[in-house]
Amino acid sequence: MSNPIITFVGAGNMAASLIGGLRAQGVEASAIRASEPGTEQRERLQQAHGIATFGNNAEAIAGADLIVLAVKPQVMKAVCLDLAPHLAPNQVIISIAAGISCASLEGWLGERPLVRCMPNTPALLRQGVSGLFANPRVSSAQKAQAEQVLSAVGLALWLDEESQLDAVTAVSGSGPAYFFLLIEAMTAAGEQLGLPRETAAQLSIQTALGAARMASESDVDAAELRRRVTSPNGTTEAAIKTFQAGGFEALVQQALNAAANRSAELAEQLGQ
Ligand SMILES: NC(=O)C1=CN([C@@H]2O[C@H](COP(=O)(O)OP(=O)(O)OC[C@H]3O[C@@H](n4cnc5c(N)ncnc54)[C@H](OP(=O)(O)O)[C@@H]3O)[C@@H](O)[C@H]2O)C=CC1
Ligand SMILES: O=C(O)[C@@H]1CCC=N1
Repeated sequence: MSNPIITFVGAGNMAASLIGGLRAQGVEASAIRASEPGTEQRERLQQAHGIATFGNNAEAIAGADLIVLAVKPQVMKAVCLDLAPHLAPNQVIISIAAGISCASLEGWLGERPLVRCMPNTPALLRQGVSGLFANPRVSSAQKAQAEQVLSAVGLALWLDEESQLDAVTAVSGSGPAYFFLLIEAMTAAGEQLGLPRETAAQLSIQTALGAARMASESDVDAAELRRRVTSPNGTTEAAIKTFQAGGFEALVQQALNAAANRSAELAEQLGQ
């Protein structure tokens, strides 16, 4: 398959992670463009990745095979209405915005090949994971191109139902922030227990990395790996009992419900 030309419309945090991951994977700078109002951000991207950047969205998408809409949900409607007259029929739109539905995007852009995707920022290190949903206008070759881009920066999983994207957003789109929060909290707790802050941070981060790699590479599930750390009547059991007494699992469920509900709410508020 030939390498598609990809234009990012909006090149903030998430697009910069995807661009960094694609470049690290060996995608040529000439195959990537970014359109972004911020002059400083444009210069940063040019310097870091050697890609062409534009201050004008219509110019940036001319001749692109894939157009990744990476603006905030709040500006998506205005961006789409501006882009619509400049789109060629065979260009595939990939929206990474939380909440914004295919129906809304089709309302603004016209009926066309659309992929909704929920990536996450570890894409920068090619350790991302994305949920993808394609509308029926996306051909199998176009689907393969979209998958080629997202699988270059991590795991790409196709979804059967568009509605599942709210759950993907709650689990993995927002998910890196939950793990960062746990690292922050463990670092603070380690410091409270008498460790230098830097040591507490190193212990917390390396433990997260090691645990994630074990969960990913082991042939047993996370529950069994946890049991293997938890000696009867030992230190881990004391900590886990404390988490459970504080309602840890219920709190995680509530937090993910809040994220998924917010995704549905954004669709409702901004989708018209
Ligand atoms: N951050 C994350 O972890 C993830 C984010 N997403 C989704 O990605 C999208 C972007 O989020 P994120 O990267 O965090 O947000 P950012 O605000 O970091 O990036 C959005 C960028 O779009 C630019 N922009 C604003 N208006 C326009 C316009 N009219 N044309 C072109 N570019 C414009 C902004 O410039 P300026 O700042 O100058 O306004 C900004 O640089 C959102 O829809 C979000 O739901 C999805 C998965 C994970
Ligand atoms: O917080 C947000 O709304 C975006 C979507 C997923 C991660 N960041």
